[in-house]
Amino acid sequence: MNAAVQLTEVSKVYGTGPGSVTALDGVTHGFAEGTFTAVMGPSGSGKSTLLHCAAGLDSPTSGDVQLVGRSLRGLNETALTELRREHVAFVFQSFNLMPTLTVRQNVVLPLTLAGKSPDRAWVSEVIQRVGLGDRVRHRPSELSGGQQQRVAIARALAARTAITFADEPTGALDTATALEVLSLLRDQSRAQGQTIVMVTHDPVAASYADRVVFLVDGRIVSEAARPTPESVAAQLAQLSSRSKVSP
Ligand SMILES: Nc1ncnc2c1ncn2[C@@H]1O[C@H](COP(=O)(O)OP(=O)(O)OP(=O)(O)O)[C@@H](O)[C@H]1O
Repeated sequence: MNAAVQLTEVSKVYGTGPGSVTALDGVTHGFAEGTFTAVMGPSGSGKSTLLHCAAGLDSPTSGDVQLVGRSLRGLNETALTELRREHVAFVFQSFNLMPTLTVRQNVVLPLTLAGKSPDRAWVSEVIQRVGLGDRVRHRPSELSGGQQQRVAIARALAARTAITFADEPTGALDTATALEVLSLLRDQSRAQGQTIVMVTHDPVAASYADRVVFLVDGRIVSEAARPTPESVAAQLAQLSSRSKVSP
């Protein structure tokens, strides 16, 4: 199976000299096309840094990242933006919604920016499925944090890009909505062949993924296929005791 996202010997060091922090330490990993992977690990283990480097939002100090077979090394900001617009969707903790646009306008914005015409029926369906069918004309300031997160998720699903990167996508949601959103992400990968890379602290969220990769101190230390909440929680407890960062 081809990798939709391939990291090769990726390191990221913040700062220089004695106070520098090695957030990623020689990570080599391929996220295969059509798979849903959860990235887990203790606080400070490098999960968000991995996601940002994998998505081309941050550049590694060394090593290479390939998205849909294209190396990001040497791409200028314009080329990177175009590559991301075409192939990548994001669901991040800070929802990055446009405050002046309605729910529906926010959901279709990436498509419009990429010069594509939205599939209206599909857009309506994803807005319904995230539970915002009665909020389409609202603006982000008129929504709760959880509802704003659902707009961000609908936006990622509507775009039907090859890859979605999600950082704690269910962190702000109540349990029922979180499970609905996780099911949507899983369906998206199974039915649409989308590659999903999701950072989460939650073993239940991770159990919706096909695989879990565990980071400790900037390195991938283990992987698990067909995770269950119990197996993930047990593995995390074991890893936390190995981390330099976590108490
Ligand atoms: N911009 C930055 N400048 C300096 N150090 C940073 C920066 N961003 C992250 N770090 C450091 O890099 C390491 C990894 O951070 P990262 O945010 O990737 O961890 P994480 O696993 O996502 O943590 P959490 O679970 O707490 O969100 C941490 O030690 C963090 O303090």
